[in-house]
Amino acid sequence: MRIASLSFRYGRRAPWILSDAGLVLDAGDVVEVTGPNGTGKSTLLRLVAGLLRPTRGSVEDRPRVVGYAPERFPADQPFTVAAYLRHMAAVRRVGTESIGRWSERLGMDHLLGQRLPDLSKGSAHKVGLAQALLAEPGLLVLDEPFAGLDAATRAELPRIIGEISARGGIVVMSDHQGDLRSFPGLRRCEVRDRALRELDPIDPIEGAGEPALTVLEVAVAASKAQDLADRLRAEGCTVNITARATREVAG
Ligand SMILES: Nc1ncnc2c1ncn2[C@@H]1O[C@H](COP(=O)(O)OP(=O)(O)OP(=O)(O)O)[C@@H](O)[C@H]1O
Repeated sequence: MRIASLSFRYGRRAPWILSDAGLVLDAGDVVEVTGPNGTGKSTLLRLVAGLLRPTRGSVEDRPRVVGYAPERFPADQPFTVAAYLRHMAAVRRVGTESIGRWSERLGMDHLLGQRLPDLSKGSAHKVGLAQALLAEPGLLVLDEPFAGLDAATRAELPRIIGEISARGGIVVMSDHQGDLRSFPGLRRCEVRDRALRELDPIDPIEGAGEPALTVLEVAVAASKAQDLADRLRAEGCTVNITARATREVAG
């Protein structure tokens, strides 16, 4: 997918938000969009998702199936969560079984019977994520996906993003809190002064944000190692997995 000479403003007399932005995204890329408040991150994400039309330039070769989760899910709709997701599944032409799969992974089974306007902010946010994931997107665009999520879902989301990337999907997201900083191969771009600039990849240790580091040695059943490693990586830790033949653990 290619963002080519893209410029955007919200109206004829409105200020330019982006000017001549360019970026090439390959299959499997996971891209974090950063930048100061109000510089145009959400605008760029909506342009990438195809929800806004560029004033000039284009977004080329966008994958056919796009999932987009906004920063604030519009919950003022007169449906239950289940009815809303069934509707979205029908629009996307996917079976309703995907609703059960995603509601379980996002820890929101208990929300299915609730009305959208009655949801808490964090719960509404999960519904926004679920609808974006329903149709196995080739391009997943997430605006501050970690905001307001509980710990279990925060740990699950990098795994979901990793799976989409592993099957060749592109993920573009803003992530103010830096939850994905230790994601392997993460690309980072900054929106500032109307320009889109690619940043150097972050050092995972620097990304953890701690000047002093402590190395823990943890022994865990082999069957649980990957799951624990994923959760620790989601917390910003650097994790090395070493197999031991013996069950003896010194100390
Ligand atoms: N629908 C709109 N109509 C007119 N101007 C808008 C619209 N949406 C956003 N803007 C303006 O465009 C600029 C960029 O907004 P945008 O929400 O893309 O920034 P952002 O970097 O995502 O902000 P934040 O970090 O606060 O989430 C801001 O000046 C904003 O006021």
